[in-house]
Amino acid sequence: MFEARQTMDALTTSSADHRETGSGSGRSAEANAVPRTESQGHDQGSGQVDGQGDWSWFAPTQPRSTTEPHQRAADGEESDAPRRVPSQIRPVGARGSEQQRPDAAWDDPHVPGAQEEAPAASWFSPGSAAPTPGPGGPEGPAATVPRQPSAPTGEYQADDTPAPGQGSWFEPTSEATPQKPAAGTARPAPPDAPAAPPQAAASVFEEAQASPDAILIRRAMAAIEPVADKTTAYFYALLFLQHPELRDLFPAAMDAQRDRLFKALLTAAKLVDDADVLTEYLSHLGRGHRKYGTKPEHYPAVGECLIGALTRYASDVWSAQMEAAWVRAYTAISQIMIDAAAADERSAPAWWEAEIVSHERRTHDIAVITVRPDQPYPFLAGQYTSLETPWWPRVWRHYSFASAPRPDGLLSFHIKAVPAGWVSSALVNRARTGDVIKLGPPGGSMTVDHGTDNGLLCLGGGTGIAPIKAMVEDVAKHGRKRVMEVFYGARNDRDLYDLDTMQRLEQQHSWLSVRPVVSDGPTDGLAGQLPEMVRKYGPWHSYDAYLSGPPGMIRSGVDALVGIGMPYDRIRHDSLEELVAAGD
Ligand SMILES: NC(=O)C1=CN([C@@H]2O[C@H](COP(=O)(O)OP(=O)(O)OC[C@H]3O[C@@H](n4cnc5c(N)ncnc54)[C@H](O)[C@@H]3O)[C@@H](O)[C@H]2O)C=CC1
Repeated sequence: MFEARQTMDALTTSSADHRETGSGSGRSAEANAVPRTESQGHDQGSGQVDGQGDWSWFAPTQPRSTTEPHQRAADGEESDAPRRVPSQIRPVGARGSEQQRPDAAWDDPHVPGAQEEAPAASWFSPGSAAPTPGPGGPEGPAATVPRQPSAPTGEYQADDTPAPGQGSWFEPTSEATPQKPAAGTARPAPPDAPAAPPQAAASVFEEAQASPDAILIRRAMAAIEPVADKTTAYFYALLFLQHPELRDLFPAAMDAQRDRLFKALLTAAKLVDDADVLTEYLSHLGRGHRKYGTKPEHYPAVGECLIGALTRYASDVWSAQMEAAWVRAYTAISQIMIDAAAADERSAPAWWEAEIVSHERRTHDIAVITVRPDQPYPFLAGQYTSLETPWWPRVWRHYSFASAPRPDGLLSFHIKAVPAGWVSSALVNRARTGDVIKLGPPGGSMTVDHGTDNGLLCLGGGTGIAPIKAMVEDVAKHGRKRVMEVFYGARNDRDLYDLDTMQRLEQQHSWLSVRPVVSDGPTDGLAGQLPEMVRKYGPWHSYDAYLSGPPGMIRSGVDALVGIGMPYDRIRHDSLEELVAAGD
C-alpha cells in the first residue's frame, strides 16, 4: 500500500541553514519536491533501510556532516556547490504487511501510553490547539476568541473544543484557518455585512485559489473529518508504539485534549499556501516547544505517524500525490519550527525556573502568586506565559502576568483553582513560598499600543483582570496621561478579589477609572454583565478596547463593541492563535 517514493533529508538546526532556509514556508511544491532515489536517501546515514523491515517512512534527523558542500559554504569556505535546498521529506520504505500496526498496541498495556488518554499538555500545543475563527467567521487568528476550557482543566488555557457554531476544526475550508490580520485584534464580521457566501461557493473559490498541494491536503482532511477521533487515537498509538522514547515528552496522564499535537499539525498543513501566517504560527510553536525538550530528531517520527494515521483513515482518497503533498508540507512545517527553535536558543533559555516568593490567598479559590525567575525574564504588560508545577510534570498552563515588568524582576500571577484543575488547584492549595515552578517564554499581543493617544476601554472578567492591571501599570510607567476606563466584572462582590489594588491605582492616577460590575448577586456597585456596560457608558469613539476574561465574556464583549460601531482593529484580546503560537 505504501510504496517507497521519497525520503526526507535531515532537518537541520545550523545557523547557516537557518539563514539559508529562512522560513521555508514560501517554497513551492516543486521546490520541495526534489526527486531523490531511495539510495540517495540512505546516504543520509539515517539507519533506515530498504523499507522492507523498517517501517519508518522518514529518515531520522542526522547532523549534517561538516564536509558537506553546503556546510562548507555556510562556514564561509568557497564552494561551487549549490546553495542548500530546502529539506525534502522522502518517505522511504514500503509500509509492508509486517509493519507494526497500532491496533494491537492500543490494547497492549506494555506499550507506553497505549491505554492512556492523550496529552494534557501536548507536544505541539499544550494549552490549545487549532486556531479558530472569531465570532464573525473565517477571519483568522485575529478573529479568534479563546474558547471555553474543556473539563477538567478550566485553567487559563486555550481550549481546542470548537465553540458551538464555530465549526469543526477539521473542516477543510478556511473556517479554522488563521489569516493575515494583526494578532490579538478582534475582527468579527460586521453585523450588517452581506451574508457569507454559501459554504460550497466559498470552497469552490478557495479551491480555485489553492495550490495543488493545498487542495490535496484539504481533501485528506475532509476525508478524516468524520473519523477525526479515531485518526487522532491511531496517530498517538502509532507514535508511542513506534517511538516509545517520545512518550516521556508527554505528561503521564492524558486528558481530553488528546488531539492537540495532531490538530496543530493539521492546522499547519492547512496553512501551507500562506507563507507569512504559517511562518509566524510555526515559529512561535517551535520556540514554545523548546521547553518540552523537543529535538530536531523527533520531527521525522511525528511526521511518519501523521502520515500513517492519514494513510489509514483517508484511505478512500489517499494517493501517491497526496502523500507527497503531505510530506512536503510536513517538511516545511518541521523546518520552520526547528529553525525558530535554533534561533531562539541563541538568546533565551528553553524555560526559566522561578521560586515562589509570595503566596497570598485572596479567596477560598484564588491566590496571587509572586515568583522570582532564576534569570531575567523579558516580557510586555498584557502578555502571558506558560507555567509548569513540580507536582504535574509536563503539564503546562497559561497565565497572564499580573504586573508590568518590575525593577526587581519579580513576576506575579492570579490563579483561580478550578474544579479538577490540576495545575490551578496545586498552585492555589499546595504551593508555598520556596517552591520552584517553571516558566515558558512569554506570548501574546494584547499589549498597550503606545503609539496612539486613544483612550483604553478595558473589560476584565474574574481573574482576567490580571493583564488589565499590568496594562494600567504599563500606561502609568509611560507617563503619558491616557484615559483608561476599566470595568472589572465578577459574579459577586466577594469575587472582586483585586478591587482594593485596582482602586488604589485609581486613586494614584487621575486618568484611570475603575468600575466594579457584579453579574449574579446583590452589590453596591454596578449590577449586570460587562458587555452591557459598553452600551451603557461611552461614547468610545476615541478608545481602543481590551478584553480579558472568560471566553463567553470576550465573545459577547466583542459583539457589544462591534454593535456600537467600534472598528475591528481597535478591539484586542488574547487570541487562541497566539496561545497556540506560544507553543501551548
Ligand atoms: N488568570 C489569568 O491570568 C487570566 C485568566 N483569564 C481567564 O479569565 C477567566 C476568569 O474566570 P473566572 O474568574 O472564573 O470568571 P467568572 O466566571 O467568575 O466571570 C467573571 C466575569 O465575567 C462575566 N462573564 C462570564 N461569562 C460571561 C458570558 N458568557 N457573557 C458575559 N459575561 C460573562 C461574569 O458575569 C463575571 O462578571 C478564565 O476563563 C480564565 O481563563 C484570562 C486572562 C488572564
